[in-house]
Amino acid sequence: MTDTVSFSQRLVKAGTPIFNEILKHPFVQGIANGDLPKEALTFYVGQDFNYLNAFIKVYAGAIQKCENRKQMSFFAQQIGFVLNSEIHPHHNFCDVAGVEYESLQHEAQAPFTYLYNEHMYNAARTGDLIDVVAAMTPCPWTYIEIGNELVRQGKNSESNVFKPWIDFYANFDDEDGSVLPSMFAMLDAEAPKYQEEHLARTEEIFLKSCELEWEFWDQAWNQRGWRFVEPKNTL
Ligand SMILES: Cc1ncc(CN)c(N)n1
Repeated sequence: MTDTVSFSQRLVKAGTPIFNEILKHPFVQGIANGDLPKEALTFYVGQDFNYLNAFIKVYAGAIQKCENRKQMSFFAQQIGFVLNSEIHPHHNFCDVAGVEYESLQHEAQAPFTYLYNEHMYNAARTGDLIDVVAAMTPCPWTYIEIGNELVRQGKNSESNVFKPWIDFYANFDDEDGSVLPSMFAMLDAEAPKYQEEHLARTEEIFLKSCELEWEFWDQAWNQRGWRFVEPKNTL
């Protein structure tokens, strides 16, 4: 019997139980219900600013692994998108929290921001293109799914203060040149070049990023910092 499941479908299937936990997380439920503590919102934005800086650098790392201009152009375009457009959901959180965005752009990395960033850097340093893309895909995948699911549930009503955040991620693919289909297509184009042993490692990279997505929400919900170390700000 021929296997008709693509590699990206395999990753999504494997990651879905973690995604379902993300959807249930109190931070994500707080977005759905328009009710989150100011401390959780500001902690999240401070850490996410740092995370997205790392994400831009990992895109640059992915460019080094590209074999053609089409792939390079995709990653270059995505860097522009993170720099210029992904500031909008941060502004939504800052507006609700009543703080200036600029005041949250100098936070030191909390433990799971560090772990997630280093996980992606490691994939970019030691992996092939398929591994870097696998490390990065849970970022758009989980957020787009959250946005779509909350719209399906009618949570983006005018009365929800987080409507701009929900609408942004639900419309993510329309606005940004289809980041997720492009990443899935790249994974599927690269996968046939590898034996199962490598693909199983790639799947683990993807799943670790999914788990770190959950941890990232949880870290902000609990404002979890380092226990003994006082970290300095790093871009
Ligand atoms: C941690 C995290 N993951 C995903 C996204 C959506 N790009 C984000 N802004 N931050």
